[in-house]
Amino acid sequence: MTTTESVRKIPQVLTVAGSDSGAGAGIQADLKVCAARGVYCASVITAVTAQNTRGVQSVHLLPPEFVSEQLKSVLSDFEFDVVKTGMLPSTEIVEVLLQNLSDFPVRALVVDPVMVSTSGHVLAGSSILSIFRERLLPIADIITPNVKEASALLGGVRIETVSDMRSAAKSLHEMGPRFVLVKGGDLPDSSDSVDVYFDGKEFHELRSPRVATRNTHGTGCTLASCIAAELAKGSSMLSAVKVAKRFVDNALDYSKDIAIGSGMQGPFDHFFGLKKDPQSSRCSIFNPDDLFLYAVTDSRMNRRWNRSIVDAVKAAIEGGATIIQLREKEAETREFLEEAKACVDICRSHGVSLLINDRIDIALACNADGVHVGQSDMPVDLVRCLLGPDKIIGVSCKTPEQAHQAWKDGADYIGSGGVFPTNTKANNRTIGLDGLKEVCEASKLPVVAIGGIGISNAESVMQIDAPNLKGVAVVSALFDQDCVLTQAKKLHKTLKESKREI
Ligand SMILES: Cc1ncc(COP(=O)(O)OP(=O)(O)O)c(N)n1
Ligand SMILES: Cc1nc(C(=O)O)sc1CCOP(=O)(O)O
Ligand SMILES: [Mg+2]
Repeated sequence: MTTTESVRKIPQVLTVAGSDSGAGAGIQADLKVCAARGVYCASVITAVTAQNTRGVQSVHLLPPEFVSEQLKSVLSDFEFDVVKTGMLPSTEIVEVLLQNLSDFPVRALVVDPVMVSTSGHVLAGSSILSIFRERLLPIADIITPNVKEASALLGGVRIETVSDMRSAAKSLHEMGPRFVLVKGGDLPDSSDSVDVYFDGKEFHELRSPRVATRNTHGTGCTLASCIAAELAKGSSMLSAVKVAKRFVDNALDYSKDIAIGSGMQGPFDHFFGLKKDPQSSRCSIFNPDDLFLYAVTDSRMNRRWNRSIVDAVKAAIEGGATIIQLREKEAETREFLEEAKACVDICRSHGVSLLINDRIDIALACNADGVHVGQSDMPVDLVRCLLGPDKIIGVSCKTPEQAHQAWKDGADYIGSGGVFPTNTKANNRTIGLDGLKEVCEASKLPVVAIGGIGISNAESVMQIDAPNLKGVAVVSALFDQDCVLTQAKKLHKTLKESKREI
């Protein structure tokens, strides 16, 4: 390449794993996930398996010297942001991986300690446990065992409850990885799938409803590769894990009734986000439960209380806000952009999505997670074209007709209000709890209520009988207050209690 040529670097992942002839898991899944998430992925193959939707018929290990040749070839040429490991079937193969990683250091290492296939076939026996514990785990940035793998790594401890998963995550963390994600998909008797994330200090329980489907082959590889892809793009670990879990949930949901193969474990479609019909097949990375406590900023209020927008956002998140919208009606573009960039950093590090009110240009420029627009802002279908399928788009609706249109146009959620009178938005028509209910009933989309909501009336809002009402959006109840952190904590508690009563 000559020095005058312009270069565009794209995020790069290397997967070191086994080939799955059925292409639902292993190297094939890793390549598809990275492609779907906009990341280049190279592949070093450790073993070739003969497998299909019925199970694994045969496994052929590649000679360690040849695995090493492949590693040297790509590591000496590419600049990988992240290496992700899957099936590492022998101690010798782990040895050559460790040697190559020491010769060619990479920014991050994601270890999916694959041991047994979904169909029960042993892919890496107990002989690899000690090298995993002593040498691979200590250099991993994150490990993603399921409960069986976590148990094996911990010498056979019983893991039967979420509390056991927490203890396991803690013990695994003591072996050296920076972060641990114990996947609870195999736990019996739970309607939700719960994964436990531990960063050495705090635990996070990441929950999602189980999808009833036979097409679950490759979920572990997909999750770990998606984490690797998001890290390669610059996400914080928590944010990468949340996006990856959502990606798997959406792929399972989209593919729940596809028929590939005749066995019990079908693959799923990693490219659900690229399907042609935007209404029927768009599955964004958005989690509707994130609307639970929606904090909308206001710079006039922050000035009044003498705090920066960044400090206000941080306090709101620490108090329990589950999504943030920057609504800055007076800021100059340059100032707004700088603030937005700083808030994106804070939100990403906490795994919380950040949306921009009205300003599509600012959202694009700071790579926010999405936007919120109203009926007199840019139309949602056009916003979707500009932002693409992955970004979150919310739209304000006061009527059932507007709610119908929101879904047709490809919005992810509806903001509906003013539920009560408010001084924060001038000339805002109040629709009341009845108007809110009508909007909820008219739409398939999740709804967040807004307008005059605070600790004293949040319960009455959450108790309207509408399953798609996911939470409340507030401005003054958080930001026109002496202590944002305290108010956010109180409101979060009120919302949780009112949800329990429903
Ligand atoms: C969550 C949420 N819902 C509604 C609005 C109002 O948006 P809009 O009608 O465009 O009014 P402005 O906020 O732009 O004044 C919102 N911002 N957020
Ligand atoms: C920004 C906004 N949109 C509304 C709508 O009805 O669409 S009401 C509103 C202001 C909400 O502020 P507060 O929580 O301080 O009442
Ligand atoms: Mg607007």
